[in-house]
Amino acid sequence: MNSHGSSPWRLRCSTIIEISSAASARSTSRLRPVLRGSAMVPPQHACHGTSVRHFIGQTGRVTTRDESKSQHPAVVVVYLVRDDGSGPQVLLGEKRRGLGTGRLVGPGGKREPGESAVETAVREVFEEVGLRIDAADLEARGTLDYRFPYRPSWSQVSDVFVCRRWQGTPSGSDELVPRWIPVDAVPYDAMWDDAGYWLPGVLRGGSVRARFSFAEDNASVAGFTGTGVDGSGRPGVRRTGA
Ligand SMILES: Nc1[nH]c(=O)nc2c1ncn2[C@H]1C[C@H](O)[C@@H](COP(=O)(O)OP(=O)(O)OP(=O)(O)O)O1
Repeated sequence: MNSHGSSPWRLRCSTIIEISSAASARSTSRLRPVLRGSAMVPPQHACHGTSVRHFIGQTGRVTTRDESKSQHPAVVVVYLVRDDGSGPQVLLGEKRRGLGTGRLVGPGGKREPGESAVETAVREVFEEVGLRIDAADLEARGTLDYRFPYRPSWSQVSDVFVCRRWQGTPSGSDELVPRWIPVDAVPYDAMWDDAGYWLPGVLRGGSVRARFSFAEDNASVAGFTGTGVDGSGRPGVRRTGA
C-alpha cells in the first residue's frame, strides 16, 4: 500500500502474453487473444502484434503484493505532465548513469530504507531534475514489475506516479538530462521496451499493474501479465493521440 492509499499489487487480469521473439515483438502490428482456461480479461484496446502467443494464467485470482517478501529492489518513476496550450507534454530525459544509461526515462530511482514510495518520488524528482513537488500532488498510477530472467540483478518493482504541479524549472543533473516532449510524440523506441506497452495509457490518465518479463537480450519484452497494457506506443503501432 502506498501512502496515497491505493490498493497494493493486484492482478485483476490474469492474461499472460508471451512474445515469440524480440524481432517479432518489435515488428508486429496486432495481437490475437487466445483463450486457455475459463475466462480472460484481454489487455485494453487489444495489444498489437501478429507473431505472439497468448495464454491464460490463473484466471480470476487476486494476488496481493507483499513488499517485504519481494527480493527485487523497489523503485519509483514520476511522469511530470504539463500543458502550455500546445497540448500535453511530459518531462523525460536521457539517463546518464546506472541501469538503463542512455535510455529516455522519467525521473525516478531506488527507494531508500524506511522511505515510502511517495517520499522517494519527491526526493528523486528534486535530485534528478531540480523540481520541488508536494507529496499531495503525486497521482499514484500503479505498479510495474520488471523481470530480467537472464540478468536477475536488473529486476525491479516500480511504483508509477504522475504529477502536474511543482515549483521550479527543470534542470539537468549528473543522472538525467530532461526535456519536455509532446505526449503524442514520445519516442518510445528510445525508452525501455516495456514503456510502449503501458506508458501511453498512463499519460492518457490511466493506471497500470503489470509484470514484464524480458528476453535473453535483456532489452526486449518477452511477455507480460496485468492490466493497463495496450501496446499503443510500440514501434509500428498507429498512435491514437493523447
Ligand atoms: N524495465 C524498465 N522499464 C522502465 O520503464 N524503467 C525502468 C526499467 N528498469 C529500470 N527502470 C527505471 C526505474 C527507475 O526509475 C530506474 C532505476 O534505475 P537505477 O536502479 O539505476 O536507479 P538510479 O539510477 O536512480 O539509482 P539511484 O540513484 O541509486 O536510485 O530505472
